[in-house]
Amino acid sequence: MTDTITIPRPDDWHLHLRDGAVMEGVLPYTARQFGRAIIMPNLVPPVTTIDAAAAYRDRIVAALPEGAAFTPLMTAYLTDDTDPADIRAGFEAGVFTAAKLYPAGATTNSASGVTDVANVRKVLETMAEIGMVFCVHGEVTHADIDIFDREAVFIERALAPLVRDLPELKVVFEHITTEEAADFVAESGPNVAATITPQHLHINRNAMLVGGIRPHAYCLPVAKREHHRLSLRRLATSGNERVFLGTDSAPHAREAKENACGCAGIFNAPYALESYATVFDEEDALDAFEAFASRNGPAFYGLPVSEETVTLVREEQQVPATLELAGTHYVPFHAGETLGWKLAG
Ligand SMILES: NC(=O)N[C@@H](CC(=O)O)C(=O)O
Ligand SMILES: [Zn+2]
Ligand SMILES: [Zn+2]
Repeated sequence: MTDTITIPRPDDWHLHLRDGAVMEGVLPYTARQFGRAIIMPNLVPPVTTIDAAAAYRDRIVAALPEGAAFTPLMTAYLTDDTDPADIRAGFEAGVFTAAKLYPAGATTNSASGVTDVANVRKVLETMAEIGMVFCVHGEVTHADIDIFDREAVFIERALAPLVRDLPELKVVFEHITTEEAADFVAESGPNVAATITPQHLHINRNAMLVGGIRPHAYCLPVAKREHHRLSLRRLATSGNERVFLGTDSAPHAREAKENACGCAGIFNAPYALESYATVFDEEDALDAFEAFASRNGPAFYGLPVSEETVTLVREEQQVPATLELAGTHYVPFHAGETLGWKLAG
């Protein structure tokens, strides 16, 4: 039985750090495990310009714990008015690593998002031309579409046509949650990749709704039926080089989650690597973990694999019920549970 895993320092290809005191509170959890992270731009106001992204990056670097070797990879928040020239300039200046599409109204701080993918067609053509990665929250937002169907409908109505029209565009289908998305990615060409969160590998929708309503299991896209979860686990552990680690760690204060209208998001950064290692261990696929966590993401983004390493040991640890930060409490994923893996050092 494998009791230690030593891999190149992984990266988190989908991370919400927020800003100010919350960012200072959550950043150390990520910097302890990951060398780089794609920093999502859905702040208030959203990070839509080169200057805003550069300033945000500088705030993150300034907040890093002493001696932490962590590189934030910044993204542009696309809107209906995004100018292709700005995206090109930001990418060529090395400020934007990618651009993120939030369908307007789809999730946290997405009100300024894109109302129709057609509105950013010129931006996407520019991104395809310069080789800039397009990250997408893949859900439709029409009121008549059931929330459990929004990702599958997005593939049909928006993503599949886009990939057909712009096969040279490098697309990361973020936080996939369905068998349809897993199949779409598996059947797509070399320019379509996906991130998968730890929660969507661990829970199905029962975790949110059976025996009481559990707001800390609620995120978007919402957790689906069991067969979807199993298809994600199969894809994550399959060795497919276009699937990689993206936690979608999305911190919201306990009072914002335990609420009549609770925020969407699961704060999984504190125990992310241990959470993923548990899944690969359960699937008897620890040999596939290094590619998923440390190699596939850099390869897709055209970045080097880390020269540093991290080690996980098979050792139990208790996950606390809450973590105090920014003057209040945040509930981590796996709160109150015992995990069977521990990050050494
Ligand atoms: N995933 C979530 O449920 N929420 C994310 C936004 C997102 O990734 O959709 C957040 O920023 O809170
Ligand atoms: Zn999202
Ligand atoms: Zn996200």
